[in-house]
Amino acid sequence: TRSTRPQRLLKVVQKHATRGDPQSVISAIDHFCRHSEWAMNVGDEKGSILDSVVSELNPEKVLELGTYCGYSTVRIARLLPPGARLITLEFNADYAAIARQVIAWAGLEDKVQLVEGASEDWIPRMKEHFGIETFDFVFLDHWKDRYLPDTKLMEDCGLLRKGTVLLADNVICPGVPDYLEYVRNSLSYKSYYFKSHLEYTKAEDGLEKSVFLG
Ligand SMILES: O=C(CSCCNC(=O)c1cc(-c2ccc(F)cc2)cc(O)c1O)c1ccc(O)c(O)c1
Ligand SMILES: [Mg+2]
Repeated sequence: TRSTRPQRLLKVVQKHATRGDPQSVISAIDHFCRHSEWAMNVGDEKGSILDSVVSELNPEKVLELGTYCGYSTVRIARLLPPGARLITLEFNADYAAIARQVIAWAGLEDKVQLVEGASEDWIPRMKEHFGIETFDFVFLDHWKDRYLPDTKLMEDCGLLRKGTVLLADNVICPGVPDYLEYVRNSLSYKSYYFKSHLEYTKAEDGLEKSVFLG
């Protein structure tokens, strides 16, 4: 039977990227998605904005909601200082299986813990299961109707501290209107919009950076 898109992405990485070289993994995926087959990676343009936010923050504890094939996982983990940790949650077992191999090809498995399951099940267990106090940085890129409830859940579970940065993908396309309204109007957040484009296209999209004020 026909391969899946994630399987084709993994094959491209194994064929064109160098083991242990995260940048070559990123470039191989971007070239394939721009010239052969679109896929819902954050991509190179929004990825550069993601890079600058992570580099400025130098986070120790990172949570990613929505792994897909591990493209943004590799983008973030490659910038983390030694000892820093990234936990990434993926609901879809097929996506998770591919992402593990992409992350391993990049040589970043020591910095990354990929957890399979629903965000609403795992967020309440972060403290006791992973020994996490609070996160320094959260990248939201999973189901768009989960951004708001999961953000409220992270607040309620005490996983955010004064200065924690949330960065949300796709705030225009597909769009997360309820989340945007919340972070832009809540007194508990200072929010900024980074205008960009939907990965590998000319359609408008953007990233919303929201700093939790405690
Ligand atoms: O897909 C999911 C949910 S997680 C991925 C969320 N991400 C997106 O949906 C997403 C979508 C788009 C996008 C798609 C089509 C367009 F025309 C325009 C934009 C772009 C992004 O950057 C995204 O991140 C899933 C989970 C478990 C399962 O079992 C399962 O079958 C599927
Ligand atoms: Mg996305």
